[in-house]
Amino acid sequence: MTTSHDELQKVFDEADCICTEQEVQQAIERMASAITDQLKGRDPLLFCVMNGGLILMGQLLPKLKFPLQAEYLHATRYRQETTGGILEWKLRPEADMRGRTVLIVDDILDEGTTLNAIADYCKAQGAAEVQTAVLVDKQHDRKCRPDLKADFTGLDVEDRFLFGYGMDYKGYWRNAPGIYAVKGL
Ligand SMILES: O=P(O)(O)OC[C@H]1O[C@H](OP(=O)(O)OP(=O)(O)O)[C@H](O)[C@@H]1O
Ligand code: HPA
Repeated sequence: MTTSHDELQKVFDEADCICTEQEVQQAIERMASAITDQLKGRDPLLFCVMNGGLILMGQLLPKLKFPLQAEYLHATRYRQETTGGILEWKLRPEADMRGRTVLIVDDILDEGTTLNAIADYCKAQGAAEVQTAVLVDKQHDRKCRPDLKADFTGLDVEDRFLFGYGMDYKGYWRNAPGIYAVKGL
């Protein structure tokens, strides 16, 4: 079912702003600095997880002032829904990752199924080391592994359905300039 323009505008107008644009920008600066400290000199191969990772990746890259390679992959399990299903690979990475330090970049660590599966895939492809970077880590006890954390996290966020900075609500509002929680979700 499609959602009308007016309904989508209402979703934005009624949403709660969880993190302002300024807070997100500061978080991305901190992430860039931590990633630089850890990965500078290690010739890393970065993978943007499409679609959600697009904005974080785009904003991080110019702040990482050392040699690296950037590619993308596409895996999805929420589609237009607010609960996750089976992970579907839409595009597996083609780059040769044997012996490389790989950094997976995504918008959100929610239950962690997506990042876990991508990290396992990269290890199976021969990556020497796989690290992960997410803009937000949703705080709840439903992680697919109880201790699951990204190596680089921008912000811890509450357990609500979020949109903005790459995260979508029914395919919309990835462009929202901050992190927002849908009213009632
Ligand atoms: O930790 P998890 O519970 O696995 O959820 C996180 C994943 O869900 C979202 O992707 P989605 O499947 O919505 O695809 P999209 O990036 O195209 O929106 C998000 O971008 C992460 O990749
Ligand atoms: O809260 C969320 N919002 C958008 N996409 C998501 N994918 C997992 N969790 C979320």
